[in-house]
Amino acid sequence: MTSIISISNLSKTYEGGHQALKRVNLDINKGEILALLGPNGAGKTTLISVICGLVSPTSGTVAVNGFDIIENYRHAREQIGLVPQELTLAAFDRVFDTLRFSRGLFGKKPDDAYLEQLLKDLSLWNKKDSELRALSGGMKRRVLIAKALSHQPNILFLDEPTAGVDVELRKDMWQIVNKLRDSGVTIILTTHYIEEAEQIADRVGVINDGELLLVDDKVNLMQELGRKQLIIELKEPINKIPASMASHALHLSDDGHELIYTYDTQGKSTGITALLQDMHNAGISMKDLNTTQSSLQDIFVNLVQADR
Ligand SMILES: Nc1ncnc2c1ncn2[C@@H]1O[C@H](COP(=O)(O)OP(=O)(O)OP(=O)(O)O)[C@@H](O)[C@H]1O
Repeated sequence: MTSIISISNLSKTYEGGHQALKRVNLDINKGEILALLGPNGAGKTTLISVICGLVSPTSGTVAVNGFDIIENYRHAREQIGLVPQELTLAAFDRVFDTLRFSRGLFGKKPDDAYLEQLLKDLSLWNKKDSELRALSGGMKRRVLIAKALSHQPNILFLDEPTAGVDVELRKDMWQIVNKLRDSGVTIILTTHYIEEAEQIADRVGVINDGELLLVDDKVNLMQELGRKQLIIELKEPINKIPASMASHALHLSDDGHELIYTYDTQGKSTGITALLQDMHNAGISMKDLNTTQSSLQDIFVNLVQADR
């Protein structure tokens, strides 16, 4: 894997003393979709802002495609497109002009054909002459994406792209992201919608209180940290788990109808055979069996809670 962004020992303490990033080390791979997950105030926007040169780091280094973000700011920055969290657009500007202007800011030659295709891909072509104030929130968000891509960057940051966006637009957004990835763009997004990280990301990084707790392949993460549950539906409800079954990691549902057994997917043996045998010996009969795999949501909550 070739890394396109290298972050080492990055720390940021804001004026006033709040430490928003604590020695973050991270290599972002070329062409991947990386989702950064973390609760409010975890430091996600700060991390993105430092990489994009909007916030200066207190210590540590970041290189973008080999260019140091401070010593080689201009080269580093031109690799990057940033879609900010807030809808920041000038009300009276028109869509196409906004893109031309943005492209020009990066010193790129005019290329109306590219911008036309971009607007078509984002279903905005019929709005090219509209004033930005006349667009819906969802359209404005698309314009922000178009603006971020106007100078043909290799890397796209999306800071909570789907916050407050309806289901349809969210689907479109992920389609756009996938298409961009297919064209070779590296994508880093922050999201509170864990199920989306689960669907779209190749790797997931978890940030909490300024620390990058882990970053891993989504599939690995779910396998290694994921737990499975076996839900045993009982023929007859029971009041409590018999003492002879106390050694199993069991939980009895409130209504006494279900025994829930949690086991590690990576363990040598699941312990299910022994459990079923002990159940049989205790005279408990089952009606049905179901398994559930923990979601990224459960993994995330466990990680963040363990860090507190
Ligand atoms: N300009 C600033 N001055 C002082 N403190 C700041 C500043 N910007 C952010 N912070 C603080 O740094 C911490 C991290 O904020 P940041 O915006 O990076 O979090 P986040 O993970 O993006 O959160 P959210 O999910 O709510 O957007 C927070 O405690 C925030 O209050």
